[in-house]
Amino acid sequence: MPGKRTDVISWDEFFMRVAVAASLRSKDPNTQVGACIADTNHRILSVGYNGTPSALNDDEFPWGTDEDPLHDKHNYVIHAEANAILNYRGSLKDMTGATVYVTLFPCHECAKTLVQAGIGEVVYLDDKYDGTEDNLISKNILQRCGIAYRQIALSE
Ligand SMILES: O=c1ccn([C@H]2C[C@H](O)[C@@H](COP(=O)(O)O)O2)c(=O)[nH]1
Ligand SMILES: [Zn+2]
Repeated sequence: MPGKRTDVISWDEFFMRVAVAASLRSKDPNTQVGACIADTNHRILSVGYNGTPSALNDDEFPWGTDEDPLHDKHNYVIHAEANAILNYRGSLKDMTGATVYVTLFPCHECAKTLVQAGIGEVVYLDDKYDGTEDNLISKNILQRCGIAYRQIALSE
């Protein structure tokens, strides 16, 4: 009788690949972000990516940054982590202690939202804004709230 396959991907890699797949839906030309929330039983609770509110037509949307806040994408886009929480259809109490897998280290607004949603751990791929003011605030929030964060890399 043949033995079982053992060279399977880890749960971390599986959930991060789901987050990466979600990021491929993003219309942002500069930064595509995906998030996948998984509970302690390895069940996916929700998935999200950065995009405009669904009632805003993202084909007509100005996807650049602009001095004029009215034309700056940052003021219109819902972040991947926020969308993952908003897309969740279960009870928030079941999100307590869950892990968010996110392709980019969360901004400080997302850090606050994740804490308030009861997320217990942040696993991220990229930290391209490492050291910026927003990034330092985000890490400060997570540390002070006792939310562990760690970076992983995906195998080729
Ligand atoms: O926590 C985060 C931080 C950022 N995003 C999204 C928001 C924007 O669509 C891009 C960032 O664009 P830049 O051109 O790199 O400033 O990433 C997110 O989803 N979650
Ligand atoms: Zn954010």
